[in-house]
Amino acid sequence: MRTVEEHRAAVAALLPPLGEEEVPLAEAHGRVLARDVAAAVALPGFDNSAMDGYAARWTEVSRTPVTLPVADDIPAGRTDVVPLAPGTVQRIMTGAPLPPGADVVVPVELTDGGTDVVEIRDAPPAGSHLRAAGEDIAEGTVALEAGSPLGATQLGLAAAVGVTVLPVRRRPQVLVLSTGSELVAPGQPLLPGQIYESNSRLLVAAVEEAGGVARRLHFVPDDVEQFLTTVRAEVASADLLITSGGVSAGAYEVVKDAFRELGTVEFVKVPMQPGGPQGAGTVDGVPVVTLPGNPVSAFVSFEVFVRPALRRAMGHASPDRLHVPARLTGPLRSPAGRRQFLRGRFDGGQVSQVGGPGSHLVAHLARANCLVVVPQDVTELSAGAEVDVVLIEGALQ
Ligand SMILES: Nc1nc2c(c(=O)[nH]1)N[C@H]1C(S)=C(S)[C@@H](COP(=O)(O)OP(=O)(O)OC[C@H]3O[C@@H](n4cnc5c(N)ncnc54)[C@H](O)[C@@H]3O)O[C@H]1N2
Ligand code: MOO
Repeated sequence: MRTVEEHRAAVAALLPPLGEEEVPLAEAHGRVLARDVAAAVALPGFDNSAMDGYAARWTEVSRTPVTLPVADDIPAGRTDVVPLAPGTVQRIMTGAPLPPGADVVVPVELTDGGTDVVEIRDAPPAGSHLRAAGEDIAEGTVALEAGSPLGATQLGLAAAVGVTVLPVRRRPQVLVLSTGSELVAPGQPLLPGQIYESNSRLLVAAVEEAGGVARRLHFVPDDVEQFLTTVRAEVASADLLITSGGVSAGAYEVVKDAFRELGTVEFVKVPMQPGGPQGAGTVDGVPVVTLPGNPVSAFVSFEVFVRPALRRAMGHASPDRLHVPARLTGPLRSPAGRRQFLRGRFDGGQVSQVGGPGSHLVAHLARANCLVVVPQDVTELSAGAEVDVVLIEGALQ
C-alpha cells in the first residue's frame, strides 16, 4: 500500500523539469514561462488622456461656464505635442499624449465641442481623466513571472510591453497506449462482449489540456508480446508513456505481466477510489505511468497523479487544480479506508453528486465539472456538509 501523496511524489519524481526554448508570441499560447520577462517599455508609455475632450489647466476651467481658445488638436498617435499655453485648451482624443502643463481633461460631453473656441459648461474634479506614465508597470520591471501560464491576458501584456519572443518550457511528448482484448475502434461493428475503446481519446485530450503533446498509439489486446513490441518501438521518442488497463488482479493483466520483464515499473495499491491499482517507473529510462482501465479510474488517476507532475515539469508555478470548499446538496456515503473522488457539479457554493461511485460511469463523468473529495476516514456526510471540491474544467486552470 502506498498513500495518495506517496504515489503523487513517486510520479512527480519521474518527470524532471523540461528544457527551455524561445518561441515567438504567436506560438506561446498555452505554454509556461521559463524565466521572468521584463517590460521593454513602461505602461502607459507617456501621460495621456482617458477621454475624448479638451486638455486644460484645472484652475482655468474650474469656474464654469468658461470659453477658451482651442490652441491645438491632438489625435492619438501624434508625436509632436507642444506645451499647453496659459489661457488655452487643446482638443485631445483618448490615448493621445497629454500636452505638458495640462492637469485635467474635460470630456467633450461637458462642452459645446468647439474647434476654434470651446465653451466648457461643467468641469470635472482636478486631475480627472488622466493616465499617468508607468502607473500600470514601470520600464525594466518584471511584467510576467516565471511559472506563469500564457493565456490571452499574459500574451496581451507581453505584446503591450514590446516583447516579441518568450522563454518557455518545452512541451512534454506523451504516448498513450490502451490495452484490452475487448476493445474495438469506434466506427467498427461490436460483437457481444466487446466495447469501444475510449480511454485513449480521454487521455490524449487530458494531456493536451494539461499543456502536453500527446500521441495515441493503436490499442493492443491482452497479449504481452504485442504490448512489448509496441512499447519497445515507440518509447524512446517520448517524455512519458501512459498506459491504461491490465493492472489489477485478473488472469490476463498484460501491463503488469509485460513490465515484469522490462523496466522498473512498480505496481502498488493506493487507498483511493477510483484509481486503486497504480503503477509507475521507467522503461529504457523513459517514465511510465500505468493507469487502471476503468475509464473513470483512468481519468481520476490522471488528474491526481499525472496532470500535476506534467505541469510541474512544464514549470507551472501552480501545477495543481483549483480546489474550493462547497456545501453538499444531498447526503452521501463513502467506503472506509479509501479517499473517494466522486463526480459532482459545482455551482458556485453548492455541489451535487453526479451519478454513483462506479468507475465505469462515463456518461456521468462527462456531466461533472468537479471531483468531490471525501477523506479516507469519512464514511457518511449529510446534506449541507462542507466538502473539498476539485474543479476539473478549463485547460489553463
Ligand atoms: N479481483 C480484483 N478485481 C479488480 C480489482 C481488484 O483489486 N481485485 N480492482 C478493480 C479496480 S479498482 C479497477 S480500477 C480495475 C482495473 O483493472 P485494469 O486496470 O486491469 O483494467 P481492465 O481490467 O483492463 O479494465 C477495467 C474495465 O475498464 C474497461 N476498459 C479498459 N480499457 C478501456 C479502454 N481503453 N476504453 C474503454 N474501456 C476500457 C474494461 O473493459 C473493463 O470494464 O480492476 C478491478 N478489478
Ligand atoms: O479503484 Mo478502481 O480504480 O475503483 O475503479
